[in-house]
Amino acid sequence: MRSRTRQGTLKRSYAPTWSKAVNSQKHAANLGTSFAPTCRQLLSPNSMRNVQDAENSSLPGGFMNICVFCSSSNNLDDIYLDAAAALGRAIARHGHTLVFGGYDMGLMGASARAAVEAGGRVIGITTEGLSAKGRAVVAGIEEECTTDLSARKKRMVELSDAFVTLPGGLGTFDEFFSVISRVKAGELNAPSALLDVDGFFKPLAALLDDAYARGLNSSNWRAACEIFDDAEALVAWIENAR
Ligand SMILES: C/C(=C\CNc1ncnc2c1ncn2[C@@H]1O[C@H](COP(=O)(O)O)[C@@H](O)[C@H]1O)CO
Repeated sequence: MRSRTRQGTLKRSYAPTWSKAVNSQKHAANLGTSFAPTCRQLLSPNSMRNVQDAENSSLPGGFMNICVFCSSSNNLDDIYLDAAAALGRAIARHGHTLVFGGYDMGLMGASARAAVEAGGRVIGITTEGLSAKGRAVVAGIEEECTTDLSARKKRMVELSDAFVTLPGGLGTFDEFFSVISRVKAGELNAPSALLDVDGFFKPLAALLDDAYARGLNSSNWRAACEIFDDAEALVAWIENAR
């Protein structure tokens, strides 16, 4: 389990976590070498305060890095934005760190801004390409920039103890399937959940159930993923799933 008292610099704060089935020594070695920020690392006054707090904190361990995958679209109904904000607030209120894709877009921005506003720690993993296109990063977060989407996804998974997927598009599905397929393969041992909004995930759940019923999926995907429609209940489940 990650402990806030063990956090030093931003890079050192990414200690191996309770949930990793991967070789933890290799993981730690990688953290010290291959994953340094590659373009820029923005530490806003707010994020520097958070790092300082983490260094000086006497809080007991038990806090997690919870990764949120969700839509980057800016053309969304409030029902999705409200659910994303509720998740960000719940993560922050429970004392956990929200890890996400960094940019102030769509549900990504809504969840991260809500977590920051609730006083939570937020780590955003951005990419050189998207930043070069002028995508705005959420204010008040700790940013780590990676080379591309693939490196970003890898880094988000390395940093995180648990995974939550909100409604989204191709990028979100890619991230969701990457995590649950690694859980299925035994490469990753981490709680993973869908936060359903307005029945968005029903067709996906039906498709995956059908794939299992037909024998196309060798194991039941539901063993690797829970579905919730309430952010508080979801965060409480993650805390009890460890
Ligand atoms: C052109 C647009 C966005 C550029 N692409 C992305 N921007 C931010 N985050 C992205 C992008 N592509 C993948 N991601 C990650 O996947 C999720 C969002 O993807 P989706 O396709 O919007 O579902 C998110 O979790 C990111 O980590 C303007 O739309």
